[in-house]
Amino acid sequence: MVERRKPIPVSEAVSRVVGLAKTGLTERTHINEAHGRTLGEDIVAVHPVPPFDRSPYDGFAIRAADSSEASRDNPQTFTVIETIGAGYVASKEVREFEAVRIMTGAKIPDQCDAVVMLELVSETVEHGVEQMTIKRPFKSGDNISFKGEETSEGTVLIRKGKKINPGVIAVLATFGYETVEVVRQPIIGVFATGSELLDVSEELQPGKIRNSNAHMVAAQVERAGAQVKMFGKLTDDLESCYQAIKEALKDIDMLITTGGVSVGDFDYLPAVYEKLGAEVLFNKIAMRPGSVTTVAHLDGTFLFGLSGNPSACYVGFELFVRPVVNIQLFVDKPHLLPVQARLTEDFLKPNPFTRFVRSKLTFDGGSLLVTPSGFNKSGAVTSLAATDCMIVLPGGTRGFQQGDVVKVLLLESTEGSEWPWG
Ligand SMILES: Nc1nc2c(c(=O)[nH]1)N[C@H]1C(S)=C(S)[C@@H](COP(=O)(O)OP(=O)(O)OC[C@H]3O[C@@H](n4cnc5c(N)ncnc54)[C@H](O)[C@@H]3O)O[C@H]1N2
Ligand code: MOO
Ligand SMILES: [Mg+2]
Repeated sequence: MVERRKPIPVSEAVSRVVGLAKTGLTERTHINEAHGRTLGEDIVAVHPVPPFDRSPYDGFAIRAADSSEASRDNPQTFTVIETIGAGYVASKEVREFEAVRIMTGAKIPDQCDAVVMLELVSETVEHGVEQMTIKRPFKSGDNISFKGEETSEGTVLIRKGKKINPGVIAVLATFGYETVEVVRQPIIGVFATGSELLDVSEELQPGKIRNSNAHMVAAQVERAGAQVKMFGKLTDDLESCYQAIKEALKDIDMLITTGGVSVGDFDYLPAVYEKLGAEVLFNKIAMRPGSVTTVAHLDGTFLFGLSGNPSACYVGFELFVRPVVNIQLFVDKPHLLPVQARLTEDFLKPNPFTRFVRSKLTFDGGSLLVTPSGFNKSGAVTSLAATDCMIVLPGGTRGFQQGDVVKVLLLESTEGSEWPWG
């Protein structure tokens, strides 16, 4: 008699998993290796930005008070005493009606408090002395980028758990972080199970298919910010699956298998979990695809038993593995971000369980549109290529029509959510 499994709601399954998830350790990495990693420390401004008053223009630094009488009818002439480019500082004291020719980024001489753009002056040379003349007054502070105007010392700029993007790299460089604390990436082992599986390089043979899941999951692992350890494929044989998985658990932080979790004669993952003594958190979820997705836990290590069907495998990863990786990486919103979007076509299938429709998001002015990616069975693989989101259709609904507003979970957003399950 086949085992009868009792399906649990998606929200219950996700909460069982994230309830056991733990934050990770940190390590130092070079700034040039840090892009895409997750910050393992808060970044505090250790000095003001800019660090000194500087010129935002190529021009002349003056004492504003000296320009107070300047006008069209009463041009004011200044003696130019030196020129400084960015990276250099004035060497002379600037006295009444003197100016320093100054370039963008150079430090404002101590006695000066305004900058006149090159375009606003006329320049002359009198008896070998450089001069410049202006025809309007300048106020103290005109055209000066002030020390600390962007950020003052001590400001917490970026929090631990933030994914390091190019802008974060710029901040790190600004404050002298040649190395930075990042969260250690979990190492996720990946096995594909199935006697029908061929390597990508192999020719098709009767009854066989190429192993797409392992490569797809490896890419999902990378998209989630973790590291992959590929263990290859296993044939449907209990003893060899058990030995390989037991051995693999020594070298990894989490394990993903695909296939072999349902109730078939050659679905050996349930037996492997039993033999390992792992605690099975659930083995049936009220969702499509991926209803047989199984998650087990052994000595602090997750064993994600994703379905063999490619679309089910894909969905299982995004719902269960991704938040665990995010929690390990200190991401404060570890789940997928839900948004509302308008369906561009009918989706008439009834939904006995919560259904995740692999889909593509587009934009129409300010509104979001969503289109199912194509062939939508659990075994579908080709429609995954267009997928960047999943429509969530609640269980017990009959079908949806073009124009209906539906809930969509984003797969490629840098913003997540605290809990999208209502
Ligand atoms: N009597 C029942 N049969 C099935 C049930 C059920 O409840 N009762 N559930 C069905 C559902 S739903 C799914 S989903 C599948 C899940 O099966 P498994 O997770 O055990 O996966 P397999 O049986 O090993 O394979 C399913 C399918 O996927 C293909 N596959 C497997 N691995 C790969 C891979 N690495 N790359 C590409 N494709 C792969 C495999 O060839 C099968 O076609 O069970 C249903 N059956
Ligand atoms: O788990 Mo299956 O993918 O529900 O179709
Ligand atoms: Mg099976």
